[in-house]
Amino acid sequence: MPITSFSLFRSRLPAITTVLRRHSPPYRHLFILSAKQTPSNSRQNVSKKPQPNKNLLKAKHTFKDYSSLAPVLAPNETPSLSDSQAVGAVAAAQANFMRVIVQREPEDGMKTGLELLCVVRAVLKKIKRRVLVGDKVVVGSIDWVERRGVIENVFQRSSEIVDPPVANVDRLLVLFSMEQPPVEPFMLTRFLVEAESYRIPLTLALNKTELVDEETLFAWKNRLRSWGYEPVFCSVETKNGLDSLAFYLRDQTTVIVGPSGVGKSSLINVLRSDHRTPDSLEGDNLFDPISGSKWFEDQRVGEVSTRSGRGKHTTRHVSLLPLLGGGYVADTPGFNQPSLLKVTKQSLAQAFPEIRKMLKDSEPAKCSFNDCLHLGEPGCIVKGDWERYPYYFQLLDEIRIREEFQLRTFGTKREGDVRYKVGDMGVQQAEPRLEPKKHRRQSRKRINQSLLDELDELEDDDDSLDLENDPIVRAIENENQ
Ligand SMILES: Nc1nc2c(ncn2[C@@H]2O[C@H](COP(=O)(O)OP(=O)(O)OP(=O)(O)O)[C@@H](O)[C@H]2O)c(=O)[nH]1
Ligand SMILES: [Zn+2]
Repeated sequence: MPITSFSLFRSRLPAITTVLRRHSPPYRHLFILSAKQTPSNSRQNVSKKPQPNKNLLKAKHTFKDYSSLAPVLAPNETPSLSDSQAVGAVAAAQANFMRVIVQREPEDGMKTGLELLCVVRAVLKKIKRRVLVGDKVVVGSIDWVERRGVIENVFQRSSEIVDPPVANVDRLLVLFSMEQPPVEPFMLTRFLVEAESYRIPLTLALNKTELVDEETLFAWKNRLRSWGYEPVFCSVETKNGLDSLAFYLRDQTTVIVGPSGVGKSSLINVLRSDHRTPDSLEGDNLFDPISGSKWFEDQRVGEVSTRSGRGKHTTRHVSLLPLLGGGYVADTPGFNQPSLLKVTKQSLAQAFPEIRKMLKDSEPAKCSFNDCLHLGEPGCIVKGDWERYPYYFQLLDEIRIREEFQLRTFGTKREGDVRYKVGDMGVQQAEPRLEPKKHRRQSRKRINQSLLDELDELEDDDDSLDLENDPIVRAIENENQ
């Protein structure tokens, strides 16, 4: 059996990964992706000019039409419900079960969020309508005693974030700490850019203020103002500033993002327990869990997250935790690298308030070029006298490289008439591509899964691989969920 260039490549993967990890952390897995996804033509493709992928676009289209077969409910629609039906919000997803909270208004007027353990109706799965945490759903066949039900339909989403996957998010709270760890301007910029890209209201908060002096706070306040943000300073330790945060979060679904160790879990715990202003006591929402449920309990604090289990990827569950004053808050594991996968070269500028302002204030109202990337060409109104301009450049470059990569691997990938399969004893075998078209649109998911499997194998070889924090791997996992 001749060794193909691909299997040769595969056999060198661990070494290549090590090299890549050393030299360019954010892109090392793109390389594996490339090896995995273009076994037959990776060599030829490299030199070809990128072309938009018609098949991929078509697949996307088919998928859309297909999913519209589902009876979609408008966000504020009030479907007529039977006694065994209710509208609720998906608060957590675990294996095949979803925990849905339905609001009941008993006689005394107090709202109670009742937890139901639900499965998703088969037809929704069949038509690939994904139910996400945060989705507003119709639950049917409810057994009010056993607290079971079936998710029968999903309402249209007002928003959807991908990392972590949550629907109907009203606000993103970007949390950093002043010290332990200190604010890193570029990392903060990445988080802000990712958050801005969803076009969801955004609050920036800085925790652990008691660890620094007034001057430092003042300096950061001015600095962040020049970036276009009005930060909330707070300390979970001293409870300073928690009132204003509680105010922002009330009656909304908020996702808290930020690097590891800044105090996201601590903040959530304190907001959900002993921090109650007289105001928020009044409209308390009661929560009536299924006995034995644990998912909504206090978040673990100060624990470094590790991937548990071998071979299988543990899903990082995201849960919407009910707040006393109404609303939900979601904790996210401390990812230090937002993936920025949904940010494009063209949309990046809009994620910088500084650029938005320059474009708004300018006469005429835009650059002399359409699609200007604001690289300081003559006629571009975005001038370089602002602090984060170098970050803009750096991120633009990163996104450009990623986009070019994506075009090469997905974009120019021609569907050959053979595919490669790793058979017995790891030997590659070619076989005719016989799949009917309608199944092919899932191929990316399958590829992603095999990528994940491969990463698992790799991880066995190389314990130091930090997959949990890898933005690309995470994004792929989210897409696969
Ligand atoms: N000094 C000080 N320490 C704090 C404050 N808030 C949280 N901490 C501590 O910071 C550490 C990390 O807190 P966590 O709440 O686990 O941080 P996290 O952001 O959830 O971290 P990950 O779960 O890794 O994403 C813990 O030891 C907390 O006790 C604060 O206001 N001041
Ligand atoms: Zn410009």
